[in-house]
Amino acid sequence: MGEAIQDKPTVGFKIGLLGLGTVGTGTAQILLNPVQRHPLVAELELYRVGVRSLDKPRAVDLPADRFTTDLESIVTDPAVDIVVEVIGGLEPARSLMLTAIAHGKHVVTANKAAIARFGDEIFTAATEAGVYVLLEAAVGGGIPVIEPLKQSLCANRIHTVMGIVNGTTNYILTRMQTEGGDFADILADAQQLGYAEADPTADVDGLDAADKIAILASLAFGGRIKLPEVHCEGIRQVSAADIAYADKLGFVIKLLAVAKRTPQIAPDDPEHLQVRVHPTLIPKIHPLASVNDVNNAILIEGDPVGQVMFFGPGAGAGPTASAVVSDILNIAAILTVGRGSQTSLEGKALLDPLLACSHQHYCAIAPMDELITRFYARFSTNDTPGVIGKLGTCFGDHNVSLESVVQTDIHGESAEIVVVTHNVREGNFHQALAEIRAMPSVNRVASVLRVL
Ligand SMILES: NC(=O)C1=CN([C@@H]2O[C@H](COP(=O)(O)OP(=O)(O)OC[C@H]3O[C@@H](n4cnc5c(N)ncnc54)[C@H](O)[C@@H]3O)[C@@H](O)[C@H]2O)C=CC1
Ligand SMILES: N[C@@H](CC=O)C(=O)O
Repeated sequence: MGEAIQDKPTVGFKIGLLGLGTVGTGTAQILLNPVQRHPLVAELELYRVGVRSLDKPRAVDLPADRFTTDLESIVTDPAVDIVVEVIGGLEPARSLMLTAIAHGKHVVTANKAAIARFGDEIFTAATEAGVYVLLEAAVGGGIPVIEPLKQSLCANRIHTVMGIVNGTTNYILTRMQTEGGDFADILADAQQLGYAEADPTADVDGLDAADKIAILASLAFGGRIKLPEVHCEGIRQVSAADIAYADKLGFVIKLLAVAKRTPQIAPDDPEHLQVRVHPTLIPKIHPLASVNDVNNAILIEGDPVGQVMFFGPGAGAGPTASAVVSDILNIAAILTVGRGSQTSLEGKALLDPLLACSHQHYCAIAPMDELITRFYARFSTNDTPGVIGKLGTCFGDHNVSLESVVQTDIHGESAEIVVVTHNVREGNFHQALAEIRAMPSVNRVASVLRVL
């Protein structure tokens, strides 16, 4: 039996919040209204708030002297315990986080772009300084997935992390599927709802999802990921016609992010990962197919746990702030019980190894040509006898076997042919496609998408 716990004096943690946009405002609203939340929320003081303009009307009620446009003064303020970075972008976010760390402050961030690019530098600095950098909000908005990967699932050998990790594109694709609306109008709605990045090309072109899957892969597979090695395609090329064909064939189209160990043929084969983002035809019966609107879902497969899926709102002020504040509370909890002040024999602050990140090596990423996957392709061809046969022969010559071939939409002399392949080697499929493009009877390869 341990000693009886005495009445605990109020601890109180001072929060320096950088940015009061969508996520910053959601975070402030939780911190300023602790009723019926965990009692530790009441011990968090929103001490300083860094903003661009002092004149802008704000949705949070705080004394004017809490605001400053000098963000450097927050990250160097000796009174601040935890810096929350929600300004987004690469700079000055990176420098502000590094300065906060150098001044012994713990950092909570939602900034996947900065972490995916500068995680190495930021986590090395944090380990050296003995502080935590937590990022639950960076992936999946309100869905707890970072902490489960670090903690609850850490006994597993993870094989696959796969999911829908961008709320904006899922919102766009869902509305294109259900109401056939215009891409630009739907994107404007996603921006209005606070889902999209400051520059929404990061969402639409898959870059935001690539940042997120790189972060998830590094946690799942225990090594850093070089972002330029993540294969990334966005949703611009997904047309209403593809959505309609996919529907007829029993699929929905989603922007899928995948990180997977490639099978080792021999036990001493070097281990490679596939890390990729692309629009994908998902069978309607697959659990990810019914993840709609701004929701995200991440399916993790590990040994021995099997499959677990995390589902919930992937963007927006409230859900993202929920994740931000959970990180703040994790740090506050550690500091409350004094675990933040324990040191090693060399005098270095000891960090909880299940919460801190300390990967040293980079994972090897397999080339896309070696991927084994199914494909969907749509061809615009002349409606002449033998076209389907020529396509079939060309695919066969390259070891690409076809699961289905459908000829539809015959307009005068032209027709559309849609094929779905069996599992094939991606390199073989592209070789066949190059030959098909050169065929006189083929006007255009209208689209090529992978199939789960
Ligand atoms: N909006 C969402 O649903 C989610 C956003 N995130 C991430 O959270 C971060 C913040 O995103 P949002 O709140 O949506 O962006 P936002 O654009 O709504 O807010 C950012 C705020 O920071 C301010 N800011 C930017 N640079 C500044 C500077 N140098 N000095 C003072 N203020 C500055 C801007 O004026 C703005 O008010 C980003 O890293 C984003 O990727 C993560 C998950 C979900
Ligand atoms: N823009 C992002 C916001 C959350 O990370 C998204 O749409 O998912």
